[in-house]
Amino acid sequence: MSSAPPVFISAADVERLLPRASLLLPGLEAALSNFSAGPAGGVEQPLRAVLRVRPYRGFLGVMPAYSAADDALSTKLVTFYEPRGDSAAPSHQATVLLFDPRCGALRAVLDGAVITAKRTAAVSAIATKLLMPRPAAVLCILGAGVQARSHYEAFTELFDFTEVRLWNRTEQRALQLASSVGGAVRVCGTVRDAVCGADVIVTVTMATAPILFGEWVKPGAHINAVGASRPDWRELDDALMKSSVLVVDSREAALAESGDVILSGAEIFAELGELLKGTKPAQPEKTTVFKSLGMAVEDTVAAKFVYDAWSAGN
Ligand SMILES: NC(=O)C1=CN([C@@H]2O[C@H](COP(=O)(O)OP(=O)(O)OC[C@H]3O[C@@H](n4cnc5c(N)ncnc54)[C@H](OP(=O)(O)O)[C@@H]3O)[C@@H](O)[C@H]2O)C=CC1
Ligand SMILES: O=C([O-])C1=[NH+]CCC1
Repeated sequence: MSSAPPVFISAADVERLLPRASLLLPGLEAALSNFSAGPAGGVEQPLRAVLRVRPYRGFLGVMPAYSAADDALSTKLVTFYEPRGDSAAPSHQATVLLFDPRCGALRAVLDGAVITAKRTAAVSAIATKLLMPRPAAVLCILGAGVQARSHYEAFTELFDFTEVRLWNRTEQRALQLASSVGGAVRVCGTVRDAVCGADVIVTVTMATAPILFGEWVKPGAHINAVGASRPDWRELDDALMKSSVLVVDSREAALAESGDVILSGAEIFAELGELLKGTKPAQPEKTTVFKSLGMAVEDTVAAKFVYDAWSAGN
């Protein structure tokens, strides 16, 4: 156990060492199952602390986790700020600190933006694999920011959609994303047009009021609801929340942080880890919502993956 100084792994290096979100799938599936197994699963993960930076409509989240199966210990520090026209800074910025769990020494400081983008898309893909209707032809993404891109990349790599649709509040940004991804994407002018008949829908916006309404959603569709991570923020309306089979990453977090869950009063059917373990059935024939809030152990798995790849090459 050396006392070497911690390494710094930049965003460019994280991107090089973790080129595809799909590389995280086995580690994340195991971590989600272990999380939902309770103490026997060996995941220690308190509810994240979220501090409000009130004058700037910002938040600082602190996300520690230890995974015994990975023998990995980390904490992510993530800031997220409501959109302000006068700021050029990304809405989400993050850093992951990876420790040696045997002695507590800091081993690495990793840029957390790429990790957050890729691990979130990978977890949505895990939910989609279990919950999407068969066959699933049409993918619809609502939003055109960082998560929209990472979800587009992961989903087009992992699934065989014949059509991809995109809607964004600012249409110009949807057009920019569509023209930069290299595949065929249809940009739609309204959410309603975008989601009509879609088999899989991804909501990745910073909306604070519902943008997706149940009456527009095809019965049997699967929705990955990734935004709205505050108890008073929404992306989905009550009708959609209440008429769907609701799967969450963490029950504790959903009941504390998700406006879509708390304000709709929708009943949580299962954690994603319970579907992975087979202790709850997936039910892909029903309309399903996966409410993702993001878990610290996902960052732990991703940071260890990147650090191990960095160590192997250095
Ligand atoms: N579950 C998880 O694990 C994680 C969830 N997230 C969440 O995912 C969401 C997207 O994050 P990210 O892509 O990094 O953010 P970006 O800032 O890159 O993109 C934000 C997107 O939201 C749109 N938007 C902003 N305000 C509204 C509104 N009021 N109504 C509709 N659309 C709006 C923006 O549209 P426009 O171009 O018009 O501004 C843009 O398309 C956020 O809610 C974030 O907190 C992020 C990380 C992890
Ligand atoms: O898991 C995460 O990093 C976040 N979830 C919502 C905002 C950031």
